[in-house]
Amino acid sequence: MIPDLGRVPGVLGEIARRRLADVLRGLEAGEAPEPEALPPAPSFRAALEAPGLSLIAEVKRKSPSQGDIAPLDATKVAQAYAQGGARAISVLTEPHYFAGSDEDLIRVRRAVGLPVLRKDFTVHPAQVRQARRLGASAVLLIVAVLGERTGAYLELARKEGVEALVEVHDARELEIALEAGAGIVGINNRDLTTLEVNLDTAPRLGRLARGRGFDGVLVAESGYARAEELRSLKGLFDGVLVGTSLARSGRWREAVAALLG
Ligand SMILES: O=P(O)(O)OC[C@@H](O)[C@@H](O)c1c[nH]c2ccccc12
Repeated sequence: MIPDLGRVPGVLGEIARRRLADVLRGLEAGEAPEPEALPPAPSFRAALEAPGLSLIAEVKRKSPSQGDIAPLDATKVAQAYAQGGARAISVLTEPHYFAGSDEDLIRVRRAVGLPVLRKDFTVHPAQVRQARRLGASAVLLIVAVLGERTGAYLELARKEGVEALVEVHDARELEIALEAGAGIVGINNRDLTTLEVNLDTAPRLGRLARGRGFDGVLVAESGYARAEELRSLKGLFDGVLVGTSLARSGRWREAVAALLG
């Protein structure tokens, strides 16, 4: 079930291959994060289906495109995001390029009642099971990484009782996601192989998805900093995922409230 990562280009391929090496090393060492038992995770999908555009606010310290963003305390930031009106929290757990960790996810899960998305480069089935144990409501499945394995990972997530955000960046990837039966589709404005952002991508592919009869949940991702930029999403998208602009604001509650208008 491990995807062929040799064919994934650019920065994305580099990150995904390093992530696989991490996971394999962890499995060999028998590392299994076993946090105390948590109550069932709240539904990510339900949070997105609430009326209006739902904000997924991301805990993001660093990225390949921005370098250092902010040295965040995950607990404090997540609480502020929740107070500002975010309906879900995304926590990056990739350590090398994003300075995230599984501990961040555990802390956030304990600190807020909102559903938490484990934002990672899923390249091995073990990561889906880990996500559930860590208390995540949902995992990220990137079609540019998983290719035709996307359906198998969706199936695994379903079996494990974890929801999945299936991320696409072009029409071909969208086709794979729809074919695989994704119920929550994220359209990334950022090309993860070149890191270029184009805010026209989400509305364009969002319309294409609806035109194809997709009636699931649509999430627009990356590059948003101002309330006006969210206007073209209303009525078409259920949710928007925002990281950098919120993380770097330093006034997280106010930044979320301002973005939501
Ligand atoms: O920081 P931004 O531009 O607001 O973007 C957030 C989120 O969309 C971005 O972090 C992201 C989208 N897909 C990913 C896949 C892996 C890592 C990170 C991401």
